[in-house]
Amino acid sequence: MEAVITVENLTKSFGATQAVRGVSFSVRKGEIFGIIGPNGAGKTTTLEMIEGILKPDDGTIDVLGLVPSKQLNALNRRIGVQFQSTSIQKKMKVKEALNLFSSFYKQETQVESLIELLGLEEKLNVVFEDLSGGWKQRVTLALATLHQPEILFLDEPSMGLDPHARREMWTLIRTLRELGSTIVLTTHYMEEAEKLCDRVAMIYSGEIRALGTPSHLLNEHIAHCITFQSDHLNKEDLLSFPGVLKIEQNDADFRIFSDDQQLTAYHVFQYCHDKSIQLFNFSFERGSLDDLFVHYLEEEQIG
Ligand SMILES: Nc1ncnc2c1ncn2[C@@H]1O[C@H](COP(=O)(O)OP(=O)(O)OP(=O)(O)O)[C@@H](O)[C@H]1O
Repeated sequence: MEAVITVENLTKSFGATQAVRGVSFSVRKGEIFGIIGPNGAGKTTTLEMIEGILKPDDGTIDVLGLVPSKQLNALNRRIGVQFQSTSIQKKMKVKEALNLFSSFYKQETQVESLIELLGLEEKLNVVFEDLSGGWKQRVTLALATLHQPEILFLDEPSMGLDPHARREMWTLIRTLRELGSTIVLTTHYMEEAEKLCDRVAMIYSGEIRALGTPSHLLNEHIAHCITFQSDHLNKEDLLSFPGVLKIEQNDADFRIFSDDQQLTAYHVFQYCHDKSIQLFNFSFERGSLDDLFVHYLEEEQIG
């Protein structure tokens, strides 16, 4: 499928801090592409280089055939960037913000259809500071989308939203994709990455550690586990079993991460049978992106 963003060997330092170190990936037309990683991993810096806000130290970026740092005006006509809600004047009414941002474009904007799509009609006369977090996000989403951008960049689009508002935000993002935009977003919510994104890049310390569809990441990397309860087992005994990568124990509850669930389970059963140890609630579980996220973080901390 056609790539709308291609980033190769992107590098950026701030003084002694190497924020982004040799990042390469591409984003395909029409996909929802997520960039995830812990605080300070380099997500925003990567996004800002692609948006043309920051200039890379090294590497190349192609966005819709343009070089962001050199063709910013042309780029801004074709991409949309969601601002943080703090960048909107507090006392400005929603309709005033929509009108102001619409006036930045020479062509007619899709303001009316966005008001309908995002349900903003009832909030048009409300000043920005009186909106809840969910409504603020809707307004900033509308402001970024007025000119029907081909690519929409969202930095933490559901940050601070309650689970219901977050799901509504996902629905809106999916709708914007259906209407023709490619979406690139950063998120701290692994559930968001798993449920919303077609593909995900996991960034740690400025480097991509994993890239693919959420299910690919879960199948290819660790993250499958067996779980059970037992009062007579301890973590140390189990760590040496074949396939075991990591064990989480909380009193009698065990989660054993394994790169071969069947083999590890076989050894757990054999061991418990030999020692007459009872197991309860045994199950095979599919790991989550949360588990993978923590796994990389721990790997990094171990060094
Ligand atoms: N303008 C700047 N000046 C100095 N250091 C910076 C600047 N911007 C980012 N950094 C540093 O670069 C690293 C990457 O920061 P970045 O904001 O890209 O991470 P992030 O993954 O977006 O983090 P978060 O999830 O916390 O927003 C961090 O160590 C950060 O402190």
